[in-house]
Amino acid sequence: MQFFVGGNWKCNGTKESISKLVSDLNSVKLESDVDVVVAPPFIYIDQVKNSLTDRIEISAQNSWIGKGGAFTGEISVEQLKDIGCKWVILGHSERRHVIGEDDQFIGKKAAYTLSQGLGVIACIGELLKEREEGKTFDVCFQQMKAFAGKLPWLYAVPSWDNVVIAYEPVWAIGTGKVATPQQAQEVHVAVRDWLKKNVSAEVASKTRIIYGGSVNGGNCAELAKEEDIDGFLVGGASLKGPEFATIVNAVTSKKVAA
Ligand SMILES: O=C[C@H](O)COP(=O)(O)O
Repeated sequence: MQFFVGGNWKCNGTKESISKLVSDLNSVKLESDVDVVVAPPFIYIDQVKNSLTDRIEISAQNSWIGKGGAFTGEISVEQLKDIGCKWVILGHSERRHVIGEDDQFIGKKAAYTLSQGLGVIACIGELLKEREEGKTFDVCFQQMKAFAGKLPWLYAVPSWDNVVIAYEPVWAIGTGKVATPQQAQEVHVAVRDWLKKNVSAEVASKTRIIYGGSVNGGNCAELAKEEDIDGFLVGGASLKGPEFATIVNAVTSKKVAA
């Protein structure tokens, strides 16, 4: 399956810094067999869409749960499509644990986004406390169920073609404390197995499961070698064009390991 790397710029940047980042991204060399996506803050999406190479697709960092209307401060999926977005990141730990979005709300957003033809980067991952209590798999499976379980129509294979699962252990996000390749691989295998048992063997074998949490230019190659790590969702290191390119190009380590 094709390697997938997303850069989540989170709530960072100014018109000027984003212009520099776009110019850097336009000049780096990216391996051809990788899907590359960046997620700027909403207000800069248009600027990025108009200046970034078409080689890189645009994602939003969030979307409203349904059709737009009287929802102050929200951005609808229809508006994201209108402005050229192809993806939406949903269920990110910062939205779960800082903003307070719950499984049900996130699951409904995913269903609506997919129904409108956009792809979903569906984030899951456990807190440090949950890992220490041995609940990592339970937490991830519960979050997977919310993305998939209540919505029988989502079991259709075409919908799953537009889903990338991002495993992001919360304790590794923005902390500099990356999961070991073995820790990440273990969870990716478990999530793939969950898909096999709860959706289908076909979906399990073709759905990208990417890792996020302190990925950088120095650790990406080792992580990429793991069989079930199909790419990355990158925060801090995606704000530096050349380092982000190194992470995208970690696909070459995967090819060597295969
Ligand atoms: O969406 C990206 C993740 O939250 C990872 O962020 P990070 O690479 O800064 O740890």
